[in-house]
Amino acid sequence: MTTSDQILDAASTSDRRIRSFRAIPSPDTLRSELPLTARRAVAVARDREEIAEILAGRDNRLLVVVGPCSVHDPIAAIDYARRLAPLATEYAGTLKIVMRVYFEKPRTTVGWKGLINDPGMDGTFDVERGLRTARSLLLDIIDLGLPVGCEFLEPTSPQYIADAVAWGAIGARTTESQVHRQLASGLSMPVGFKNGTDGNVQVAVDGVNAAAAQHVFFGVDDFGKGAVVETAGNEDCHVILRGGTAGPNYDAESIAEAVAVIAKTSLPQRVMVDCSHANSGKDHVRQAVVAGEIADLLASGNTSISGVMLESFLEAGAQSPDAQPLVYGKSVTDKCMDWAATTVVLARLAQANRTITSPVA
Ligand SMILES: O=C[C@H](O)[C@H](O)COP(=O)(O)O
Ligand SMILES: C=C(OP(=O)(O)O)C(=O)O
Repeated sequence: MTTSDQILDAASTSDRRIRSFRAIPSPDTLRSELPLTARRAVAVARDREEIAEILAGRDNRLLVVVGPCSVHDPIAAIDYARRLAPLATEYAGTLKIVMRVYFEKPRTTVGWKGLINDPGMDGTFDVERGLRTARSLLLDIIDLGLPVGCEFLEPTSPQYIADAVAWGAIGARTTESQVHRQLASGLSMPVGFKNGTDGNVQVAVDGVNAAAAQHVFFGVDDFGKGAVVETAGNEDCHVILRGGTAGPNYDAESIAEAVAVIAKTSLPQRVMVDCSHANSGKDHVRQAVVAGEIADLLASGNTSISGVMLESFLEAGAQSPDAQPLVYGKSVTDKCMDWAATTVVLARLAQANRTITSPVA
């Protein structure tokens, strides 16, 4: 070893802040272990197609993405899905109900990052178990007849679960990220882009347009090997209004302003409204009020609203992920409406949209 080699070795510039690498199964391994199966694939493909038709305005039903802010307990999530599935069937003529099954949480600073990242919520970060639990839960929910919607946060996690997902989201904190726009350009389902946390709608419109384009970027293949990924572009993306630091943006005027921004592009002039987050001030009681106002807009003939998002679980409100014991069916991230409030809101949205008949129902 030369002196300069010794100096380099002692002061290696590589991985100075990496504490460890842990291997996980490849996407192909997990998908083989928990196969989608042809029957479920037919359901996912049909649901994606119906959602795309709604977003484009060719199907007059309202897309409703409803479910917990985050999944932390698969048993409670299935319990919720069992209650939601009959309502999805009952309202199928006016609402296309998708269960929100979010496994990856973007944080403002730090906090629990979701079931895939830390399924035990105990800092053990058993990502392999998280991926397996997440995939298995998605398959079980599809078997109940419900389409599922997920936010995609890690650039490679979709390869483990996306074949089972009918609708995807890019969150407010990542809507401006090139990595996430590239990711969406290769996803097989319609994807909603949230407006920025500051309320900026243009960044969501830019995200939708960027995702519609073809991209070439770094990734991993289905066998976990580094790869250059080339995508075809995703033409089924749309904007989600979630409010911002300056306040909500779900009122008729804000929706019209957002549509005016979209109108400068060739995208369908429609938006999904997130009744939670900055549109409700993260107040689950207020969320039902927001949904009611959206129902009124729909009933008055507003055609700019393609969908709504609702954060709902079995119990109202939220608890700390560190709570001992945890309350069953209660959110460990943002506050959710409880099941009773959710049924009222869904009935109201269905009633508001009833005058419109669906070609697909
Ligand atoms: O939807 C969930 C939260 O709003 C989002 O993950 C940010 O949460 P935080 O501000 O508590 O980190
Ligand atoms: C994190 C979420 O929302 P936003 O990106 O709008 O904050 C969410 O929907 O879970």
